Amino acid sequence: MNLMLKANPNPNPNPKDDAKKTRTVDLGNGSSVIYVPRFLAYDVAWEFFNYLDNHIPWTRPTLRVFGRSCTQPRDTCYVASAGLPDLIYSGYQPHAYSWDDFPPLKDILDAVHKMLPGSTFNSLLLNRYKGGNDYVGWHSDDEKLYGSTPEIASVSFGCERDFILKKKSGKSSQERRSDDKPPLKRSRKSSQDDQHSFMLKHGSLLVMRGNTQRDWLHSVPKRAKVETIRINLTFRLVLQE
Ligand SMILES: O=C(O)CCC(=O)C(=O)O
Ligand SMILES: [Fe+2]
Repeated sequence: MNLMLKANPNPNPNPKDDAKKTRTVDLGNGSSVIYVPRFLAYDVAWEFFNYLDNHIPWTRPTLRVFGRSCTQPRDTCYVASAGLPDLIYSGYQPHAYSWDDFPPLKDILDAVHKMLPGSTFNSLLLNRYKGGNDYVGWHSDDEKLYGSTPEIASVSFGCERDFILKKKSGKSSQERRSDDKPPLKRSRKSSQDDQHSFMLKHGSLLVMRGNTQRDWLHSVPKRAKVETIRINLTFRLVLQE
Protein backbone atom coordinates (compact mmCIF):
# COMPACT_ATOMS: atom_id res chain seq x y z
CA MET A 1 0.00 0.00 0.00
CA ASN A 2 1.38 3.36 -0.95
CA LEU A 3 -0.30 6.06 0.98
CA MET A 4 1.99 8.75 -0.45
CA LEU A 5 2.42 10.09 2.98
CA LYS A 6 3.79 13.50 3.60
CA ALA A 7 3.15 15.70 6.57
CA ASN A 8 0.85 18.38 5.21
CA PRO A 9 3.49 20.77 3.80
CA ASN A 10 1.41 23.82 4.51
CA PRO A 11 -0.87 23.05 7.41
CA ASN A 12 -1.97 26.67 7.54
CA PRO A 13 -2.66 27.90 4.01
CA ASN A 14 -5.06 30.65 5.05
CA PRO A 15 -3.56 32.63 7.92
CA LYS A 16 -6.93 34.25 8.59
CA ASP A 17 -8.50 30.94 9.46
CA ASP A 18 -7.64 30.40 13.11
CA ALA A 19 -9.26 26.97 13.13
CA LYS A 20 -6.46 25.64 10.93
CA LYS A 21 -3.57 27.25 12.77
CA THR A 22 -0.90 25.47 14.73
CA ARG A 23 -1.30 26.51 18.33
CA THR A 24 1.26 26.31 21.14
CA VAL A 25 -0.13 26.53 24.66
CA ASP A 26 2.30 27.32 27.46
CA LEU A 27 0.84 25.58 30.51
CA GLY A 28 3.40 27.13 32.85
CA ASN A 29 6.15 25.56 34.95
CA GLY A 30 7.83 24.00 31.94
CA SER A 31 4.74 22.25 30.53
CA SER A 32 3.48 22.89 27.02
CA VAL A 33 1.17 21.54 24.34
CA ILE A 34 1.39 22.00 20.58
CA TYR A 35 -1.71 21.42 18.45
CA VAL A 36 -1.47 21.03 14.66
CA PRO A 37 -5.07 20.68 13.38
CA ARG A 38 -4.08 19.79 9.80
CA PHE A 39 -1.05 17.60 10.33
CA LEU A 40 -2.18 15.10 7.67
CA ALA A 41 -4.18 15.89 4.55
CA TYR A 42 -7.84 14.93 4.95
CA ASP A 43 -7.97 12.13 2.34
CA VAL A 44 -4.65 10.61 3.35
CA ALA A 45 -5.85 10.57 6.96
CA TRP A 46 -8.99 8.64 5.89
CA GLU A 47 -6.83 6.06 4.11
CA PHE A 48 -4.89 5.59 7.32
CA PHE A 49 -8.10 5.34 9.30
CA ASN A 50 -9.36 2.52 7.07
CA TYR A 51 -6.05 0.70 7.22
CA LEU A 52 -5.85 0.96 11.02
CA ASP A 53 -9.50 0.03 11.58
CA ASN A 54 -9.12 -3.13 9.47
CA HIS A 55 -5.54 -4.32 10.01
CA ILE A 56 -4.60 -3.61 13.61
CA PRO A 57 -5.18 -6.61 15.95
CA TRP A 58 -7.30 -4.61 18.40
CA THR A 59 -7.96 -6.04 21.85
CA ARG A 60 -9.96 -4.85 24.84
CA PRO A 61 -7.87 -6.02 27.80
CA THR A 62 -8.82 -6.57 31.42
CA LEU A 63 -7.13 -4.01 33.67
CA ARG A 64 -6.65 -3.85 37.41
CA VAL A 65 -7.47 -0.40 38.74
CA PHE A 66 -7.52 0.27 42.51
CA GLY A 67 -7.60 -3.50 43.16
CA ARG A 68 -10.60 -4.09 40.85
CA SER A 69 -10.76 -5.81 37.50
CA CYS A 70 -12.37 -3.88 34.67
CA THR A 71 -12.46 -4.04 30.91
CA GLN A 72 -10.54 -1.19 29.30
CA PRO A 73 -13.22 1.11 27.85
CA ARG A 74 -11.62 1.22 24.38
CA ASP A 75 -9.68 -1.08 22.03
CA THR A 76 -5.92 -1.03 22.14
CA CYS A 77 -2.70 -2.29 20.55
CA TYR A 78 1.00 -1.66 21.22
CA VAL A 79 3.94 -1.38 18.81
CA ALA A 80 7.56 -0.92 19.89
CA SER A 81 11.10 -1.20 18.59
CA ALA A 82 12.92 -4.43 19.49
CA GLY A 83 14.81 -4.71 22.77
CA LEU A 84 12.95 -2.04 24.75
CA PRO A 85 11.82 -2.58 28.33
CA ASP A 86 8.21 -3.86 28.54
CA LEU A 87 5.32 -1.46 28.97
CA ILE A 88 3.03 -2.32 31.89
CA TYR A 89 0.06 -0.16 32.87
CA SER A 90 -2.85 -0.88 35.22
CA GLY A 91 -1.51 -4.42 35.73
CA TYR A 92 -1.58 -5.14 31.98
CA GLN A 93 1.44 -5.89 29.80
CA PRO A 94 0.50 -5.52 26.14
CA HIS A 95 2.25 -7.64 23.53
CA ALA A 96 4.75 -5.45 21.66
CA TYR A 97 4.19 -5.79 17.90
CA SER A 98 6.96 -4.80 15.50
CA TRP A 99 6.86 -1.71 13.27
CA ASP A 100 7.50 -4.14 10.38
CA ASP A 101 4.10 -5.74 11.02
CA PHE A 102 2.31 -2.51 10.04
CA PRO A 103 4.34 -0.52 7.46
CA PRO A 104 1.89 2.45 7.33
CA LEU A 105 2.67 3.11 11.00
CA LYS A 106 6.29 3.69 10.02
CA ASP A 107 5.11 6.29 7.50
CA ILE A 108 3.14 8.11 10.17
CA LEU A 109 6.12 7.91 12.54
CA ASP A 110 8.35 9.42 9.81
CA ALA A 111 5.88 12.28 9.33
CA VAL A 112 5.82 12.93 13.10
CA HIS A 113 9.63 12.95 13.22
CA LYS A 114 9.68 15.40 10.29
CA MET A 115 7.20 17.71 11.98
CA LEU A 116 9.12 17.65 15.28
CA PRO A 117 12.83 18.01 14.47
CA GLY A 118 14.98 16.85 17.38
CA SER A 119 12.29 14.58 18.82
CA THR A 120 12.50 10.77 18.70
CA PHE A 121 9.82 8.16 19.32
CA ASN A 122 10.28 4.38 19.43
CA SER A 123 6.95 3.07 20.67
CA LEU A 124 3.29 3.56 19.94
CA LEU A 125 0.11 2.96 21.90
CA LEU A 126 -2.96 2.77 19.66
CA ASN A 127 -6.51 3.36 20.86
CA ARG A 128 -9.81 2.82 19.08
CA TYR A 129 -12.96 4.44 20.50
CA LYS A 130 -15.93 2.71 18.91
CA GLY A 131 -18.44 5.35 19.97
CA GLY A 132 -19.28 7.89 22.66
CA ASN A 133 -19.31 5.26 25.43
CA ASP A 134 -15.63 4.53 24.86
CA TYR A 135 -13.28 6.85 26.68
CA VAL A 136 -10.01 7.28 28.54
CA GLY A 137 -10.30 8.49 32.11
CA TRP A 138 -8.09 11.05 33.84
CA HIS A 139 -4.46 9.93 33.83
CA SER A 140 -0.95 11.00 33.00
CA ASP A 141 1.51 8.99 30.96
CA ASP A 142 4.18 9.08 33.63
CA GLU A 143 5.41 5.48 33.57
CA LYS A 144 9.04 5.25 34.60
CA LEU A 145 10.17 3.87 31.26
CA TYR A 146 9.47 7.25 29.63
CA GLY A 147 11.79 9.16 32.01
CA SER A 148 11.01 12.36 33.89
CA THR A 149 9.87 14.62 31.02
CA PRO A 150 8.21 12.39 28.41
CA GLU A 151 7.22 13.87 25.08
CA ILE A 152 4.04 12.35 23.66
CA ALA A 153 2.88 12.92 20.09
CA SER A 154 -0.77 12.06 19.50
CA VAL A 155 -2.30 11.67 16.02
CA SER A 156 -6.10 11.40 15.67
CA PHE A 157 -8.31 9.91 12.95
CA GLY A 158 -12.05 9.77 12.41
CA CYS A 159 -14.61 11.06 14.86
CA GLU A 160 -13.65 14.33 16.56
CA ARG A 161 -13.55 14.01 20.33
CA ASP A 162 -12.67 16.37 23.19
CA PHE A 163 -9.24 15.99 24.73
CA ILE A 164 -9.08 17.71 28.10
CA LEU A 165 -6.07 18.64 30.19
CA LYS A 166 -6.52 19.48 33.84
CA LYS A 167 -3.92 20.55 36.36
CA LYS A 168 -3.16 17.94 39.03
CA SER A 169 -4.64 18.73 42.40
CA GLY A 170 -2.79 21.04 44.68
CA LYS A 171 -3.55 24.66 44.48
CA SER A 172 -5.32 25.97 41.42
CA SER A 173 -3.76 29.08 39.93
CA GLN A 174 -6.70 31.16 41.19
CA GLU A 175 -6.03 29.92 44.71
CA ARG A 176 -2.35 30.64 44.31
CA ARG A 177 -3.09 34.18 43.22
CA SER A 178 -5.23 34.77 46.29
CA ASP A 179 -2.68 33.48 48.78
CA ASP A 180 -2.73 36.79 50.60
CA LYS A 181 -6.48 36.61 51.31
CA PRO A 182 -7.89 35.01 54.45
CA PRO A 183 -8.67 31.31 53.82
CA LEU A 184 -12.46 31.68 54.02
CA LYS A 185 -12.53 34.20 51.22
CA ARG A 186 -10.59 32.02 48.82
CA SER A 187 -12.54 30.79 45.86
CA ARG A 188 -12.73 27.02 45.52
CA LYS A 189 -13.43 27.32 41.82
CA SER A 190 -10.48 26.41 39.66
CA SER A 191 -9.46 29.05 37.19
CA GLN A 192 -9.61 28.70 33.43
CA ASP A 193 -5.83 28.35 33.45
CA ASP A 194 -6.18 24.98 35.14
CA GLN A 195 -8.08 23.30 32.31
CA HIS A 196 -7.60 23.26 28.54
CA SER A 197 -9.76 21.55 25.97
CA PHE A 198 -8.95 20.57 22.38
CA MET A 199 -11.42 19.15 19.89
CA LEU A 200 -9.02 16.73 18.20
CA LYS A 201 -9.67 16.83 14.48
CA HIS A 202 -9.32 14.05 11.93
CA GLY A 203 -5.66 14.15 10.81
CA SER A 204 -4.50 16.35 13.69
CA LEU A 205 -1.36 16.15 15.85
CA LEU A 206 -1.19 17.11 19.52
CA VAL A 207 2.14 17.08 21.36
CA MET A 208 2.59 17.15 25.14
CA ARG A 209 6.01 18.27 26.33
CA GLY A 210 8.17 19.08 29.32
CA ASN A 211 6.48 18.65 32.70
CA THR A 212 2.99 18.03 31.30
CA GLN A 213 2.85 14.41 32.51
CA ARG A 214 4.16 15.43 35.95
CA ASP A 215 1.79 18.35 36.52
CA TRP A 216 -1.30 17.67 34.40
CA LEU A 217 -3.88 14.91 33.82
CA HIS A 218 -5.60 14.30 30.52
CA SER A 219 -8.74 12.47 29.38
CA VAL A 220 -11.07 11.83 26.46
CA PRO A 221 -14.47 11.79 28.19
CA LYS A 222 -17.58 9.84 27.20
CA ARG A 223 -19.89 11.70 24.87
CA ALA A 224 -23.57 10.89 24.51
CA LYS A 225 -24.79 10.81 20.90
CA VAL A 226 -21.34 10.10 19.42
CA GLU A 227 -21.68 6.95 17.34
CA THR A 228 -18.68 6.87 15.04
CA ILE A 229 -15.19 5.49 15.47
CA ARG A 230 -12.13 7.46 16.51
CA ILE A 231 -8.61 6.08 16.30
CA ASN A 232 -5.74 7.69 18.18
CA LEU A 233 -2.01 6.95 18.03
CA THR A 234 0.29 8.11 20.83
CA PHE A 235 3.98 7.97 19.96
CA ARG A 236 6.37 7.79 22.90
CA LEU A 237 10.09 7.35 23.58
CA VAL A 238 10.93 4.42 25.85
CA LEU A 239 14.36 5.06 27.37
CA GLN A 240 16.89 2.23 27.05
CA GLU A 241 17.92 0.66 30.35
O1 LIG B 1 -7.07 9.22 22.64
C1 LIG B 1 -6.41 10.19 23.01
O2 LIG B 1 -6.45 11.27 22.45
C2 LIG B 1 -5.52 10.07 24.22
C3 LIG B 1 -5.05 8.68 24.52
C4 LIG B 1 -4.18 8.66 25.73
O3 LIG B 1 -4.19 9.55 26.52
C5 LIG B 1 -3.28 7.54 25.96
O4 LIG B 1 -3.27 6.57 25.20
O5 LIG B 1 -2.51 7.59 26.93
FE1 LIG C 1 -2.50 9.45 27.85
